[in-house]
Amino acid sequence: MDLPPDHPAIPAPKVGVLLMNLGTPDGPDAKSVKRYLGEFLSDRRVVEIPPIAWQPILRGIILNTRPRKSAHAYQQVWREDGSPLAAITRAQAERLKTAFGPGVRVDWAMRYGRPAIAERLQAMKDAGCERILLAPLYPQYCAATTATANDKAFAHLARMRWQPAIRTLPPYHDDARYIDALRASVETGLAQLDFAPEALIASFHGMPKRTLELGDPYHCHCQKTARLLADALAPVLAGRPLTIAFQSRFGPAKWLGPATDETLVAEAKAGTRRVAILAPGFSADCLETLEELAIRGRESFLAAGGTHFAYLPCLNDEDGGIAMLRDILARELEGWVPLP
Ligand SMILES: C=CC1=C(C)c2cc3[nH]c(cc4nc(cc5[nH]c(cc1n2)c(C)c5CCC(=O)O)C(CCC(=O)O)=C4C)c(C)c3C=C
Ligand SMILES: [Fe+2]
Ligand SMILES: [Fe+2]
Repeated sequence: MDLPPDHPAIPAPKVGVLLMNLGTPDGPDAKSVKRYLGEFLSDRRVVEIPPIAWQPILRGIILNTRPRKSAHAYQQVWREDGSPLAAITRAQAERLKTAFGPGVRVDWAMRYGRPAIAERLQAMKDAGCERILLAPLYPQYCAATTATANDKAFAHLARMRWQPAIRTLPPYHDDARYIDALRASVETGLAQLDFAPEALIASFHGMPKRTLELGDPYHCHCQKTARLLADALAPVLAGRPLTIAFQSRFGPAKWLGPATDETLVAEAKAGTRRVAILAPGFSADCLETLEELAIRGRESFLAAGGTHFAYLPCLNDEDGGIAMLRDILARELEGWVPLP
């Protein structure tokens, strides 16, 4: 039966995959960083202090001091195509565009800043996606990352009369494909070094310790990733440990430990001269890896007596990382798209 002439056009039904990452400022300048930090640090999933106590500290102190310092850090890692986190996430979406067949649209969005989750989700719906897989690109579940990205998507869905069907990508911290992609990437990275590290450190983003006590599985997921990766790397480690550490401490509360910066200094002081460090929890290199680890981590280690330091990059948009993402996303799309 033909549609009446005044009926809106009906696009062919499609499936969408929305890659979501944390977000980043629009530029490496204090004004852009201030806008970004204002949104990020006002998220109650990130800072769980009641707003009546937190907002005056944030607006009165932090947003008047930190943006200039952070902008300086961003300037050291900014690329011609923008923020590393945004450029790499964009490249991941680009490389996955044709991975699931012609009926599947792949896009990317950021929890804070641009492109916004609401905007890209709406674009998917407008393009005819009736089923959407939300994919927060955090291997280890954390309420401050995974849950808030999904919350943001659901907040937009709450405004839709005709919602698409939704799935969310579960954490993949112990998925054999993720562990194997990390193993291969570490082996390649180590083979390219002109020195043999005596110690290998896996640095994860930190969280307030209280979140572990309140039941967030993040710490456990990090520990499991590190244990599985150490097992997979056993022939390379040859008896040396894979040391776990937590970086990027923020504020005066107690955070998960040991702290990465303190671990690097302690290693050097204990006589370790050659170290390699990786950041398995980040799906894309960003300020926290390129500036905090590869620049400041190196400085701390060498200043404390180390002689050789290597930062091993994230999986990013390299072949191994993309193949892993394609496989774990394809599994979540089962029943929605024909099997490859
Ligand atoms: C209370 C503060 C913070 C919590 C909790 C937190 C958790 C958390 N963050 C990531 C991943 C990233 N964080 C990044 C930057 C960043 N993180 C915080 C603070 C908290 N993070 C700040 C203030 C900043 C901004 C930069 C700075 O001023 O230091 C980034 C990089 C963004 C970029 O533009 O490159 C990522 C990625 C995880 C995974 C996590 C909890 C598990
Ligand atoms: Fe962070
Ligand atoms: Fe940091």
